[in-house]
Amino acid sequence: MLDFRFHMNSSILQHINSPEELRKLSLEQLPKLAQELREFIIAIVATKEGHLGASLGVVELTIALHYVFNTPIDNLIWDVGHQAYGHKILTGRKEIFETNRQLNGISGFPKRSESKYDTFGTGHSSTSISAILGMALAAKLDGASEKNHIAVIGDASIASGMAFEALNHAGATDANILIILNDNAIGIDPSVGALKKYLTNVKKGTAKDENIFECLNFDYTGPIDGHDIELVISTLEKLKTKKGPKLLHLITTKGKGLKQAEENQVIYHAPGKFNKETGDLLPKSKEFQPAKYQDVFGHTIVELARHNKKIIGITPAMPTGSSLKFMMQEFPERAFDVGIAEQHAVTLAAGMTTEGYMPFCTIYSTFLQRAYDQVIHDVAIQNLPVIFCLDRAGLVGQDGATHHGLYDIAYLRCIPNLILAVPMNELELRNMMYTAQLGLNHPIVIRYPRGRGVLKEWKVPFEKIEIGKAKKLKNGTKIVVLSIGHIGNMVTDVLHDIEPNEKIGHYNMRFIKPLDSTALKHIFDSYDHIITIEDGCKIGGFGSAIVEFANELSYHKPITVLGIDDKIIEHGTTKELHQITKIDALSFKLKINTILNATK
Ligand SMILES: Cc1ncc(C[n+]2csc(CCOP(=O)(O)OP(=O)(O)O)c2C)c(N)n1
Ligand SMILES: CC(=O)[C@@H](O)[C@H](O)COP(=O)(O)O
Ligand SMILES: [Mg+2]
Repeated sequence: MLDFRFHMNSSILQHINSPEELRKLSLEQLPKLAQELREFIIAIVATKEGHLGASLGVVELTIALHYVFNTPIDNLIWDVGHQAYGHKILTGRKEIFETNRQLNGISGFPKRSESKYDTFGTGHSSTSISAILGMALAAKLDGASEKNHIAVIGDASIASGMAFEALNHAGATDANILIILNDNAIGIDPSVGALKKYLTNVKKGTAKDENIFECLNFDYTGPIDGHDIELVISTLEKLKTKKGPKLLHLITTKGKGLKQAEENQVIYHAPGKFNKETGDLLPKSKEFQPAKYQDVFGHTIVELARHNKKIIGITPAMPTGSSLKFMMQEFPERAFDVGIAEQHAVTLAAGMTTEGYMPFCTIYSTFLQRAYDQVIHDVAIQNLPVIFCLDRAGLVGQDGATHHGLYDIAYLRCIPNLILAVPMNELELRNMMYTAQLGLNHPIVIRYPRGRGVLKEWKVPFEKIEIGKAKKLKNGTKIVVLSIGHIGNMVTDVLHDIEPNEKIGHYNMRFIKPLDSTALKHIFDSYDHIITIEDGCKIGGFGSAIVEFANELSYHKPITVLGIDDKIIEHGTTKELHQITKIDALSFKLKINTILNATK
């Protein structure tokens, strides 16, 4: 257990505001600096939340990299970037680190606009080798052969297709790059797959054949203990003098230095608030809270799978986050964590449908972006009935710009054959899942947000939902609100409170594709002003679909489209971000009142 007291009198960290200052320290001072850096990260993440285990695991590596290399002249990229807290603290952001992931504060991931030391923005995994190779090849073209180029990538992230594409390219070049494989044998959940087995064998010295990285033409060093700071430094010094593609295999412990984080690496990946003295998680509120959509998904798929033997669950590396873990526990042979491999997950599901299975492929909205071609080429063109459960749709909060699920409606709506369903609450999610596994002739995407629903009871008997059928929630005379998904609950609450509200109708549209054209014709015939609201980008989104519908049928009524404007939305709580993007209750109420006054 760490001694959590800050050693203010003799603190080394308090004097380090840049790598130049770090490089003036003696080797002997570095272990103490490592301990202080850990304590600093723990103290802030305990109250401000964020990713913990990954940064604790690379404290020695972070110090060593900035000690040995001439950052930021030498380029350093952190894959995913969730492990870069130590890097941020040592590169001039110590004083503002408490703003990490907060509105208007620093980002939880490396960000080019934030610091010259953040040479490449990350958030999605497995991009670092391509990016560093790009930089190295560019430097070569510029004749800057003295520059070093380093990418740090985890054992789960290096197994992804994109990382392998880059290794394949890099190995055929003489680019001066150093890939540091930070092997802690876990992703968010335990790492999976044959490569994990291979890396385990390398560590035990029982790998059968040649070294895979050497076969790819990398100069391989390792495995070495990534917490032995002197060893890491001396190894980096040696590698610095070598040219061409190199790979250093480091063995580290995720959560290093905090007992609970080492012992419970999945929870302490991003533990929420905890006691910085003891490391214990803060007790959960005992007040009733609605279920998370993820848990509704996770428990419902198990319930359905008990009766329908054809149901399969697939997740690319997010069994805990998506709650597919429940199915993995009950039906391990029918639930697959395929690792960080979104493209593969989609096409794997497509393959299963050809043999009569019903794969539920659960993917975060932001990560499905990586498998766009597979959705079109392997699923939609062949009209294969994959059931996509699209998690974390909408604004996700503090992970920020790289993780918001804002584009899926726009990028999916244009694909033929695809049904696009958006439940307003837990019950609708459950019933959409039930309906999908009854057998559809098309692929379907069921889109839901990060976080909790609204209901007390949702484990009630299943009911089939008619595909493409909207639901009228409230009659009106002049203005109608067409909502899609969870945001419809906010609309219901606001309309309930507005006085007088007889003029305002409300429909929960439920399907973006196919649209309920019967309901829409009635709506356009009956109301003077149509308002659409969604938690996605306005361009190409649900509102656009309604505008297109009106245009095609030559309805000339005012349509107000509410959603996310054409700009990047950064990090903050989802509440704050809804306010900023004006899809929160107050902004919506103001909008309604303005339109009401104008239509008197
Ligand atoms: C394309 C993509 N898919 C999924 C994720 C979610 N994710 C973030 S970190 C992580 C695990 C990374 O594991 P590893 O590379 O071993 O790094 P570690 O956390 O162990 O340091 C995953 C799956 C992501 N960021 N990007
Ligand atoms: C770094 C990363 O991509 C994940 O750890 C992500 O932050 C998980 O998000 P959720 O907390 O929504 O599962
Ligand atoms: Mg790992």
